[in-house]
Amino acid sequence: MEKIIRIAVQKSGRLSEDSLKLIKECGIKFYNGTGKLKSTSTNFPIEFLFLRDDDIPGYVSDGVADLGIVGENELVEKNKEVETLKKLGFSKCRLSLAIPKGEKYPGIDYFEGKNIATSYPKILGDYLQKKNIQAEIHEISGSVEIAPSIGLAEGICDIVSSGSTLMMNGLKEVEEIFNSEAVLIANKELADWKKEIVDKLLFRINAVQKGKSNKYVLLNAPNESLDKIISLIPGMRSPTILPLAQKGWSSVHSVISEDQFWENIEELRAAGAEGILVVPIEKMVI
Ligand SMILES: Nc1ncnc2c1ncn2[C@@H]1O[C@H](COP(=O)(O)OP(=O)(O)OP(=O)(O)O)[C@@H](O)[C@H]1O
Ligand SMILES: O=P(O)(O)OC[C@H]1O[C@H](OP(=O)(O)OP(=O)(O)O)[C@H](O)[C@@H]1O
Ligand SMILES: [Mg+2]
Repeated sequence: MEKIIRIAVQKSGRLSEDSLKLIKECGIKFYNGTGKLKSTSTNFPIEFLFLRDDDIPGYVSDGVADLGIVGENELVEKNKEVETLKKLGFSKCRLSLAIPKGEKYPGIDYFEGKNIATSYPKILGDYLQKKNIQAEIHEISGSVEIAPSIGLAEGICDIVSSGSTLMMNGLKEVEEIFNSEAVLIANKELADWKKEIVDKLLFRINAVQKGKSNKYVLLNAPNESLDKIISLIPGMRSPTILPLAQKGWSSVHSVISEDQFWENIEELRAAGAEGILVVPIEKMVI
């Protein structure tokens, strides 16, 4: 039998595009035609299962899939035994309590004895218990924001990102109860040969993520400023220094995290750096 691992990804929705993009950035090729729910990579030992996100934690904990990409909100809600290998940095959102925007909100006690509609009864139930609030949780599977306007509930607990769905439905966010992003999860009892393949995949994901958070910087500087500039952009081991055709000047090449670049830009300019170019990095292996 050919040795391949299986990864469950969302078929279509808020996770699917970025999940597939990450896999492609890892150099893994596969066919992803509409309607095909299973696909094997042509250049990496992995098979894809395209599923509803609700089912991904269960498939991974049962071992039907070895890996999965899912939102932390869905993972915690489903409460399945899996290992979280990596936060992936996309599909960032929060779970919040919201009420009609005309209502006064004195604090969490507002919800005492109230009806709250949600697709996340476990996360909400745990939160209310922690806050000592007795409320009725009304579970619905979607379009949660409609609940107050049709008299189904007095408040809701649902996913918020930009807040525009709440606004368009006459609601206001009053409590943030959970922060979420996409995570890579794994079955807890993977065979050693599967772990080896997973490690190869993780190596590639790390290289892609590191590349994204760093930039390649090129600049020109007078030679007398080189010590100062090197201390500001020290790079991976040390920057590359190349002489310019103009005497007394050098070109400095280095790698720096994007955040640090913006923090150091004024000091770089003050030290005499000019002609600064910042170039994206596709992959980075340290
Ligand atoms: N507006 C948003 N912005 C960012 N991330 C989001 C947003 N909405 C949802 N997410 C994240 O993406 C996940 C999938 O959201 P989506 O709306 O596609 O789920 P779904 O409708 O339940 O999909 P499925 O049909 O697979 O069950 C959510 O569980 C959450 O982690
Ligand atoms: O704060 P916002 O940026 O408006 O995002 C929040 C909305 O996004 C998600 O729904 P989605 O649009 O994915 O549709 P769905 O309910 O069909 O999953 C979520 O269920 C919220 O309704
Ligand atoms: Mg779902």
